Amino acid sequence: MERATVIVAIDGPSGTGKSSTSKAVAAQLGLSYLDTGAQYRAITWWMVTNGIDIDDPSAIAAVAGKPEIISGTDPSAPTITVDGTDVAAAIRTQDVTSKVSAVSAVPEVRARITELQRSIAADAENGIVVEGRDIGTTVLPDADLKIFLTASPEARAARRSGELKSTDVQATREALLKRDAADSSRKTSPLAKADDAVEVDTSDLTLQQVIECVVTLVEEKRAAK
Ligand SMILES: Nc1ncnc2c1ncn2[C@@H]1O[C@H](COP(=O)(O)OP(=O)(O)OP(=O)(O)O)[C@@H](O)[C@H]1O
Ligand SMILES: Nc1ccn([C@H]2C[C@H](O)[C@@H](COP(=O)(O)O)O2)c(=O)n1
Repeated sequence: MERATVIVAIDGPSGTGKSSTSKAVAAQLGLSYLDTGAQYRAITWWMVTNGIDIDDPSAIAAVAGKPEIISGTDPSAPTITVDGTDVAAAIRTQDVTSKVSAVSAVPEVRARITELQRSIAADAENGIVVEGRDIGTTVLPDADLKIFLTASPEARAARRSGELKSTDVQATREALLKRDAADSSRKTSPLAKADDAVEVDTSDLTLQQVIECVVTLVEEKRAAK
């Protein structure tokens, strides 16, 4: 029997497990995978590399259409290039992380990246898991399933510190909360839970438990289509 195409939106604050969960769910169910944070990081990297003043939204807006960002959507090997350069490692630096909220708040940047995201989702033959901050509310409001992942700041800081091999969990916690506050308070499509999203608190769940929970929700939606 043909499986129904399914579009899944996974949103939530930093460190709640969006990327790890989305990749695993997509791989398990044979779906494409799109990391929209990587796209905002990529455009931020381009602005920094080209000497654009990050504190000047009009300077960012004027060049928002210039970089060509290409996302590979295989969940077992996602890729991201800017003007043909592989930036997968470069977009994860502390410098980019500290500037991405300012760049992604510029409406012209969001319009450009949102259009790209919609076109990638429309081209995904078997369906796609798209993760970010505004996927359920703005990018794909008609998604078949919307998930909003949460976790306590303590759990998120502990996870992120483990990943970065940092012992300063308090500093990591403050940096996470600062980025969440900026992403939640911007005017254009802020980080928010869609009214029809299923909220999953991952604080006391293992990654495997979160993956199983989301796979079950997707399977239920597919069966009902
Ligand atoms: N339920 C969980 N239990 C323990 N560790 C987890 C869990 N979910 C994710 N992690 C770990 O937490 C870290 C952050 O996860 P991940 O990158 O998936 O979060 P994220 O929400 O995509 O973050 P960001 O928005 O900042 O990119 C990773 O090291 C991941 O392995
Ligand atoms: N849909 C999205 C996805 C991401 N962003 C911005 C805000 C985040 O702080 C930043 C990096 O995302 P991450 O790699 O940590 O998931 O990108 C957004 O505004 N909208």
